[in-house]
Amino acid sequence: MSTVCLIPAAGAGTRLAAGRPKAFVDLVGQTILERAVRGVLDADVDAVVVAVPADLVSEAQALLPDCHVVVGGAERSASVRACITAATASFDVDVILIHDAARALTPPDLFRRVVDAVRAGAPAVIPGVPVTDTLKAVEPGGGGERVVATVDRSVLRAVQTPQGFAPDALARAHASGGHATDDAGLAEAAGIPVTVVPGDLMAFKITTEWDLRLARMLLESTGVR
Ligand SMILES: Nc1ccn([C@@H]2O[C@H](COP(=O)(O)OP(=O)(O)OP(=O)(O)O)[C@@H](O)[C@H]2O)c(=O)n1
Ligand SMILES: C[C@](O)(CO)[C@H](O)COP(=O)(O)O
Repeated sequence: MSTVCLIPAAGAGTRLAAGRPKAFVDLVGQTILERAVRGVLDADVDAVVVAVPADLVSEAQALLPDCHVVVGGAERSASVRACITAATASFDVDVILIHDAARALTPPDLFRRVVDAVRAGAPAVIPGVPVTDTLKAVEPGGGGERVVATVDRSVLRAVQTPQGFAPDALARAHASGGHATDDAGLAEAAGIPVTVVPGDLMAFKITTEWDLRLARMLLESTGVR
């Protein structure tokens, strides 16, 4: 039995606005996607399936000779389903990880923490970090927005990837063909219990130009090649 990691990397990167799909943007001499895959392989994952935009399949295959590359979909959940189809046809797996290419600096320990929790019996496992800002619920008003309430942040977690699943739980989660911002959202909707393990600040998602600058500075400050 083995651990397979599915990497949705078919997004446009609209909020980054870097002139090409986000996973193919340079991050200190390698693409964001190559750095993400490198992190996955450093974590002793047995196989990697990557979903990319249709016109970038050849480029991805050339960059990632050790990965299985498939065409992604219009939504993140559709890209994940394309990876699931390829993975279940090709590999005998007991843990499936799903990891955003955009979380390119995720440390190997976080992958191991998620895999260990799935192997210990949790059907769905996600990393989460505490929220550090004070949070307000708002509504339109006063020519802008007005505060309705201060939210109790002690019960909130900012959720990351990799998210880990027992294969049957992931199949049930995606059986609806629905869409959610993460795979745990589909699992919750299917009535599957979701366990949270401690996340890692280095697993932040490169979403905006600010995040890309931060990722570049972090890599350059550690002398990583
Ligand atoms: N149709 C899509 C949309 C997103 N993703 C992937 O899902 C991950 C998380 O998505 P996000 O960071 O929001 O990326 P984008 O959708 O590219 O960003 P944006 O919303 O700014 O366009 C990324 O690795 C992205 O490539 C994907 O595989 N297929
Ligand atoms: C999957 C995810 O990265 C977990 O934090 C996140 O939900 C992606 O959301 P986005 O709306 O595509 O940024």
